[in-house]
Amino acid sequence: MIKELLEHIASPKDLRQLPKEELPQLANELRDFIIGIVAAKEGHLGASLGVVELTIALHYIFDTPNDFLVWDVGHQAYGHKILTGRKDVFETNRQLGGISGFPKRSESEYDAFGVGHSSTSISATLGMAIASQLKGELDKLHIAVIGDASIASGMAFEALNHVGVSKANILIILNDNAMGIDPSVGALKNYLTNIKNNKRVRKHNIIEAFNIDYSGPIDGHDLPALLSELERLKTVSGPKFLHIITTKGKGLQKAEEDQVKYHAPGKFNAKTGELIAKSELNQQPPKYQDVFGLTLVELAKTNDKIVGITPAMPTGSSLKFMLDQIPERAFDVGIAEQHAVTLAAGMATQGLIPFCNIYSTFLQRAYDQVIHDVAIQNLPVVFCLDRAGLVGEDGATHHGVFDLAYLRCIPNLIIFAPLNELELRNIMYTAQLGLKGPIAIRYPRGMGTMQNWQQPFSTLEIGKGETIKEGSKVAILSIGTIGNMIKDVYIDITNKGEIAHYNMRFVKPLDEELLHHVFKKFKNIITIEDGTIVGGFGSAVLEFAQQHGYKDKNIEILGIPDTFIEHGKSEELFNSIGLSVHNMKKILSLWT
Ligand SMILES: Cc1ncc(C[n+]2csc(CCOP(=O)(O)OP(=O)(O)O)c2C)c(N)n1
Ligand SMILES: CC(=O)[C@@H](O)[C@H](O)COP(=O)(O)O
Ligand SMILES: [Mg+2]
Repeated sequence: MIKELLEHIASPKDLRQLPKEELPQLANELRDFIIGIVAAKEGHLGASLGVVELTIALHYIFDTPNDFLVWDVGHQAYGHKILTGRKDVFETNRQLGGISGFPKRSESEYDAFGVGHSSTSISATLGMAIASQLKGELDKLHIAVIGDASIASGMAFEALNHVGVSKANILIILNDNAMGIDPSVGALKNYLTNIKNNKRVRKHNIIEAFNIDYSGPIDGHDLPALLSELERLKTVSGPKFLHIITTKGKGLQKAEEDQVKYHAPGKFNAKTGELIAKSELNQQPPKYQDVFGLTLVELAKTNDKIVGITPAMPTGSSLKFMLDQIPERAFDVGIAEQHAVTLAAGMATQGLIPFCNIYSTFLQRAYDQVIHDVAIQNLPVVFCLDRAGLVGEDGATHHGVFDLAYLRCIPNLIIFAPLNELELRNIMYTAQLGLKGPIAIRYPRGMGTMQNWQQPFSTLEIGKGETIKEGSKVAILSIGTIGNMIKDVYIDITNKGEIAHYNMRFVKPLDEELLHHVFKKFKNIITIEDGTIVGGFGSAVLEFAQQHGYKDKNIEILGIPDTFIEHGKSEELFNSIGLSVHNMKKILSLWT
C-alpha cells in the first residue's frame, strides 16, 4: 500500500527533502494510507482526510518539533502521526497496547500537547508561546490548528481574548469545513459562511477585532497556496490567524457525501468507501442512546414542558430524533457544555423540564455550572450522561468514569444509573413527572440487553434499589449496567444460593433501608461499578458502613482503579482491571 514517496518518509526531515512539486503526490499517498488503515481497523476518518494538505504543508514549512504544533481535539491528526515516525505502527491505532487515536505527549516529541476534548489548542499554544518568550526562545513558532466547531466554544474565545493583547509568536489556523461531527451551528457558523462569500463582511473581521492579524480564507486543499501563505506567515511576528476552507472527508467520495457518517464510520471498503455492515442478528437490543432519544420524543409528545439540549452531539446522543420531530423544543448549542448546562438551568426556572444530554466525560467541563447554576438553586434539570463508564477505543480522554465521584459530593443532586433499557426509560418517565431538584442519569455507550424495551411506562421510587436475588453468604451490590454481568457469575457455580445480588439504582440518595438489610445479614459484601473506586459508589457504601457502625465486614470495592485507563476494546479494558466474571468468581470462591 505504501507507495513511492510515503515509504521513504520516517520523519518531517525526510519530507522537507522533497521538491514542492512532489507534495501533491505525497498527499494522495497519505490519503490512501489513512483510508486503507481506517477502513480495516476503524477510527476517525473525515477530519484527517480534510487536513492532509495542511498537515504536509505545516511539517514542510515549519521546523517541527522545535516549532510547536497543537491539534485541537486531535481526531484529525492521523496524517501528522504518520509523517512523524508512526507510519509503521499506525495499524495499531486505538487498539490495546497500540498508539492513541489522539496526539499524546508521551507518544512522540511531535505531539506538543495531549488532546481529545475540544477547544484547548489556543490556550495551550499561547501558554507555550509565553513560556518561549520568557525563556528567550524568540524564533520558535507556536501553531494551533482548530476546527470551526471547536473554535465556537467559550474556552477558545477566552484564549483569543488573551492572544489579542499578547505579543506571542503564535499562529492559529482555523480549519473551516462547516462541520463538527454534525453540521456546525450558531451565529459564528453563519458568520464564517458569510466571510467565505461576502467581501463586505470581511471588512468587519471578528478576528481583527480581537487585534489578531487575519489572512484568508484560502483553499486548504491547494498545496501551493498553503505553502506560500505559511512561508509568508513565518516572517510575520506576533499573533496571526489563517482561515482555510476544507472539505471534511476529502478524497473519498462517500465520506464527502455523508460527512456525519464518515466522521468515524467503522469498517468500510477502502476502494469504494462502502460501509461494511456489522453481522446483525435479526433482533438486536437497542443502543442506550436510541432508548434515550426515542423515549424523549415519546415523552415530549405528551408533555409540552419537555425540552432537549445537546452540546454538539445530536447524532451521538440520539437527540437527533427530537431535533427532527419537535425542532422547536430541541437545541443543538454547539460545543458549549457550560452554556448547555446553564441554558437548562434558565429554562428550568421557567417551569420547563430540560433533558440536558451530555457525554459523561464532557460534563467535566461544566462542573461549576452543575453546582453553581443548577444544584445550589435546586433546579429540576434532568442530566442524561451518555458514554458513562469505559468507552473503549477513544481511551483516557473519553472514558466516563469520574462522574459518580464528582457528582456524588454535590448536594441536592439525585444520581441514578439504570441496569437496563427499561430502567432508563422509566427514570426518564419519572423525572418528567416533576422532581423537586436535579437528577443525573448515567448510562453507557452502545447496546443494551433487552429487545422488548418499549414497554408501558412505570414510576421508579427515588432512592429505592431492587433485590434481584437473595442469598446467605455474600452480597453483591451493583450500580448500573455492569450489574448485568452478575447473572453470568451464577453460571456454572453450585453455590448460587449463597450469593445475593442487589441492583442499587441510586448512588444518591442511597437506599439506606436496603443497605441496613444487607449489612445486618452479610459479613461479605462486594460493590461493583464502572466508575472510579475513589469517591464513587463503593466509597458511598463504605461511608454508610462507617456512619452506622457496621464493623468487621469484608468489603471488596470493584471499579475503575486510581489510574487513567488507556484505549482498547471495552471488554479488553474491563478484563485488564478485573471487572470480569472470571475475577468475580475468584473473589467469591474465597468467601463461599
Ligand atoms: C469538549 C468536547 N465536546 C465535544 C467533543 C466531541 N467532538 C469531537 S470532534 C467534534 C467536532 C469537532 O468539529 P471541528 O472542530 O469543526 O473539527 P472537524 O471534525 O470538522 O475537523 C466534537 C463535537 C469533544 N471532543 N470535546
Ligand atoms: C473525537 C471525539 O471526541 C468524538 O468523535 C468521539 O470519538 C465520539 O465518540 P462516540 O463514537 O462515542 O460518539
Ligand atoms: Mg469542522
